[in-house]
Amino acid sequence: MSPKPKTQNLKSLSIIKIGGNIIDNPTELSQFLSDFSKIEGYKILVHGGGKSATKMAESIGLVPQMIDGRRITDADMLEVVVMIYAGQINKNIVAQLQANSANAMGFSGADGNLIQSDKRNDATINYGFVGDVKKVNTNLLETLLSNGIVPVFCAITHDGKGQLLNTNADTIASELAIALSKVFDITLNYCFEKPGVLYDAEDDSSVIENINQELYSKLKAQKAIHSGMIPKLDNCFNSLSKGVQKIKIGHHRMLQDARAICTSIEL
Ligand SMILES: Nc1ncnc2c1ncn2[C@@H]1O[C@H](COP(=O)(O)OP(=O)(O)O)[C@@H](O)[C@H]1O
Ligand SMILES: CC(=O)N[C@@H](CCC(=O)OP(=O)(O)O)C(=O)O
Repeated sequence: MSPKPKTQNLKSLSIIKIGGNIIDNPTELSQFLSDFSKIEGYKILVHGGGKSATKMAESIGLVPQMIDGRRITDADMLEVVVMIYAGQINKNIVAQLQANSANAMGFSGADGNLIQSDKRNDATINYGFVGDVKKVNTNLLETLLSNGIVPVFCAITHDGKGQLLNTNADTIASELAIALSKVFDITLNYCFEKPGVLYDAEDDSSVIENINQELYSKLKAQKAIHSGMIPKLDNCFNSLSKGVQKIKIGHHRMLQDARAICTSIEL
């Protein structure tokens, strides 16, 4: 299904997602947050932190397990990810954005009922306390944005019945983009440590400038695209099919340099 052409003049909103490798590198994170702060107009930041959660879990004797880029989250792992994502990483990022003059406010999906999800019910794999997004509170987000707030989301959602759930941060960015595309003209950027989606994950000079579903399926079957890049691209194609029109994956230098090489996603 191709996205509906936009007929109204919608306000622009940038949704930017950063992952664990940037978060774990203080110099890169600081440079990213400085670039992010300079984006004009409405903006939302979504952060992961999977790398830090894995380190913390291992340090207390848990054995992290990922399937296709998604974490199996039992009760002990849920405690770790809530502490790391909604606590340490989220508050550190909010403080640094404040220092960059962006009036950031940190949220999990439970805060203001901003993102509700359903516990994943998979017939073959028990993911544990992992949530699939069901509903985004777009009214509250519009109010926050129009009052100059920069929302900063971590990868924790809730089920509306008191249960926190772990939700892949790429999925959070994509679901926010889909929900808000009814009221904003969305640019969705996934920033990570590499310059884009690569033909060879070990060769930074092999950036794919445009990727569609056909090329994605081919490279996934060849295992040239694997691990965390799988949910990232699945989320991109899902967003495109549901009305989000501009999606890029690349290094955060693309935020301030329109000529920086990166990957554009097409249906
Ligand atoms: N073809 C590919 N091009 C680029 N990265 C790839 C590719 N295939 C797998 N990857 C891996 O995907 C990772 C990005 O996914 P992930 O770790 O989930 O990102 P994030 O840093 O946003 O959390 C990269 O660090 C890289 O190791
Ligand atoms: C269910 C699930 O997989 N949740 C992710 C959430 C964090 C995340 O997505 O972090 P990155 O963006 O740094 O990979 C996890 O716990 O790893």
